[in-house]
Amino acid sequence: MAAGRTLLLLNGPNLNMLGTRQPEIYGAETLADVIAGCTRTAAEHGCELRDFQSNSEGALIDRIHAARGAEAGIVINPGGYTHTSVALRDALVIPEVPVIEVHVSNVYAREPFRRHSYVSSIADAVISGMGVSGYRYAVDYLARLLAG
Ligand SMILES: O=C1C[C@@](O)(C(=O)O)C[C@@H](O)[C@@H]1O
Repeated sequence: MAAGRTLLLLNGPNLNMLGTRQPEIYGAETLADVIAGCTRTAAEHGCELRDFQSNSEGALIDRIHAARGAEAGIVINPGGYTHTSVALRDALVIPEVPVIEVHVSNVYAREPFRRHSYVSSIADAVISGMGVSGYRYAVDYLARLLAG
């Protein structure tokens, strides 16, 4: 599929533990469930979804670099790196594609350190607190944005 219809779903540290990790905050769906749902949403728009998860900052940055010219937009849940990583933020502007930031929980209703995001100021949109449904809303929004 052409790069213009290919979307990248990125997940940062600890999101491989969705479904197991603090289900009272993050719910019962696994990352595999999330990827399957997002793949279906992308396909409804005639888009292909690629996905990547890593617990390592460098691996995420390398994958973001590889998105340049290869994928048309990025949905990212940066996990804890949201609140710490200037390097991840710097990487996200390199592909020059729309970026949608997703958080499963409402980060504004939790500990104060979660209220600051290094990513939000370069993101086209931010979804926080809609549970794992937020990923599918983000893919839907991104696909519509790219369709113009
Ligand atoms: O790992 C995560 C998950 C999170 O990004 C979310 O999806 O709600 C919120 C972050 O503060 C946290 O470090």
